[in-house]
Amino acid sequence: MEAPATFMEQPAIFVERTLAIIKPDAIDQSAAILRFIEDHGFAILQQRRLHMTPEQCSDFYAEHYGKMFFPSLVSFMSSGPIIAMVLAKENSILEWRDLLGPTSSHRARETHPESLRAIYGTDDQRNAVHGSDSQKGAEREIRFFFPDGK
Ligand SMILES: Nc1ncnc2c1ncn2[C@@H]1O[C@H](COP(=O)(O)OP(=O)(O)OP(=O)(O)O)[C@@H](O)[C@H]1O
Repeated sequence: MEAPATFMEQPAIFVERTLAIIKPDAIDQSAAILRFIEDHGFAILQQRRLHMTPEQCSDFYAEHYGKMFFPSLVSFMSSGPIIAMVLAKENSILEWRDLLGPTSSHRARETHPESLRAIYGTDDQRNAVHGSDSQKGAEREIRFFFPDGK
């Protein structure tokens, strides 16, 4: 008879945090998006509704500074309230990015019709939702919106 698995042989489960945003174009759909998040097994650890200034949007999207779409991205993201959330789940960064779909909402409707951007997005920019793209990015973005851990 095989010896029972020891603690060391159990697969490790790492609950990972990611930063999600419901963008201004989808704020009226936030109840449905929050339900979608919970239905997919994410815990919402922190949540904040805010209206970002253009300066805050420029900081948040600093990596895109200089790109053609940067001014209109800043203007869009500061055009109305957003909801920023810290989500937690095993493998949450990749899984949440998967549920968002491709950046372009048009492309999302072609290739990932069940994704959030396919359902709630409009075009290449007004794409309803955001998700961190790496662990480092998630740490930075969580600190950006929840500097005191609150
Ligand atoms: N070609 C484009 N034209 C207009 N807006 C764009 C374009 N590419 C990206 N954007 C806008 O800039 C945001 C950031 O772009 P990025 O390339 O980081 O895409 P993403 O990682 O899919 O999106 P996000 O960072 O918002 O989760 C996009 O979500 C979109 O709102």
